[in-house]
This record gives sequence, structure tokens and C-alpha cells, in this order.
Amino acid sequence: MENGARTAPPVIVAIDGPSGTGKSSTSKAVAAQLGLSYLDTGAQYRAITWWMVNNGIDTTDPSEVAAVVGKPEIVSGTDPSAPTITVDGVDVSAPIRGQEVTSRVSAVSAVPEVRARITELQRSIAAASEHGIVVEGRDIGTTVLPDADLKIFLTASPEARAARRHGELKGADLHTTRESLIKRDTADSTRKTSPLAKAGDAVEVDTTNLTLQQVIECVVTLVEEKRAGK
Ligand SMILES: Nc1ncnc2c1ncn2[C@@H]1O[C@H](COP(=O)(O)OP(=O)(O)OP(=O)(O)O)[C@@H](O)[C@H]1O
Ligand SMILES: Nc1ccn([C@H]2C[C@H](O)[C@@H](COP(=O)(O)O)O2)c(=O)n1
Repeated sequence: MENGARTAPPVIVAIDGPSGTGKSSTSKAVAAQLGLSYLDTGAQYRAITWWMVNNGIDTTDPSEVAAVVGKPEIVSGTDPSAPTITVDGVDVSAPIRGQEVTSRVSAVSAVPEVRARITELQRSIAAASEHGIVVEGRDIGTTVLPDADLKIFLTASPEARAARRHGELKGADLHTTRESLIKRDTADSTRKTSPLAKAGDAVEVDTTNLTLQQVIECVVTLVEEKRAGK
């Protein structure tokens, strides 16, 4: 598979969808299987939010956030088997998953100056990928990479998504998990600048009743069909 990927032309795959639909798990596995790079754009928004929190920025004040947007240096490693994220050289892969960042990331990522900076970073990473890349997020197919070769929009019922997250967050209450997931999706899909949305030319995959392996196989097939010109 690796060798096949090396001779194939680079392919850009955009995978969007709400929280807990399986974007990260699917994107990493598809990229690894096809010898492509992988970019978790949510991690970048989480990283800039982590920096704001650590530096005492009022994340509810868009002008305060906008004023410092250029300060942190965010670096994403794109190996799907070991993706990394650093801020000013510090590995933040663990703290960006914490409750504090999760509860503030929608507000920070809604600030237009934040989106402009992170979008530019994402485009430069995609352009530098030698063999192609799977980029996952909320606005990849609509805004970041509108010319992507393949666009996928993953969905799943709120119940399925809450159950998946609940399985990860030991001790969390299922109802609270479901409510916070819906709250974040609502904020992400109603913001003014590049909201979470399905691109008109995206293929929608409802993962509610699919195993992760089935979703991965479905997306790999779609990429291979695209490469074969079908
Ligand atoms: N089809 C599936 N069936 C069952 N569990 C799944 C499926 N897809 C993903 N999962 C599990 O659901 C959880 C969330 O998946 P993942 O982190 O990939 O979602 P996501 O869309 O990237 O979420 P977020 O946007 O919040 O980062 C993980 O524990 C993952 O293993
Ligand atoms: N392209 C993107 C990716 C992510 N975000 C914002 C919205 C999410 O709530 C947050 C965290 O993403 P996750 O780690 O849960 O995938 O980041 C965005 O606005 N655009």
C-alpha cells in the first residue's frame, strides 16, 4: 500500500463534521493506510486557546483575543502514526484536551483574526505535503481547501456521539456529555466566520450505525475511486 501511495499523484482529502463523529480516528487511519500526511485542525484551535488561557487573555473578549493572535508559534506534526502539536516549543497534546480548553475553544475559534491566522497555517501545511494529506476539521471543505480532491462530511446521532465520548471520559455523566457536545456544535455551526457546514460537493457518511473500521474502509474506497478517476 505504501509503495502504491508513493507512485500515485498527491491527493488532498477534507474531512469535516460535528464533534464525536469520528473525524480524527478515521482521518489518522486513512492517512496511515494510504501513506498520506494528516492534519488535525481542531488541535490547532485548541492550541491557540491553551496559549490564551495560559497567558491570562479574556477568551470571551474577541478584541483581546484578536490583539494577541500572532504571538504564539503553533507547530503541527503531520505523521498520522504520531501526530504532534506544540506551542512555542512546548508539547501541548495532553493539556489541549482538558475541560478548560474544551469549554473555551468555540469562542476563540469564532474570532475572525484567529481563523485567518490558523487557516493560513493549514493551507501552507497542506501545500507542503509531498504525497497528499488528510485534513480534518469543521470548515476544511468549505473554506480552507475548497479545491480538495475529495470532501467527506461525517455525521452521527447526538446519542451515538455522546456514547462514544462517554466511553473516553471516565466518570463523566452521559447527559452532561451529550449537552456539552450539542452546545459546542451549535456554537461552531452558528458563528459568522466559516461555520461548521457541509460543502455542496462533499460526500456525507452517517456513522451512527457503522463501526470505526467500516467508516475507514468506506473513506479509503472513496479516495481510491477518486484516484482512479471514477
Ligand atoms: N464509527 C464509530 N463507532 C464507534 N466509535 C467510534 C466510531 N468512530 C469514532 N469512534 C470513537 O468515538 C470517539 C470520538 O472519535 P473521534 O475523536 O475520532 O471524533 P472527532 O469527530 O474527531 O471528535 P472531535 O471533533 O470532538 O475531536 C473515539 O473514542 C473513537 O474511537
Ligand atoms: N477546522 C476547524 C476545526 C476546529 N474548530 C474549532 C471548533 C471545535 O469545537 C474546536 C475543537 O475541535 P476538535 O478538537 O473538537 O475537533 O475547534 C474550528 O472552528 N474549525
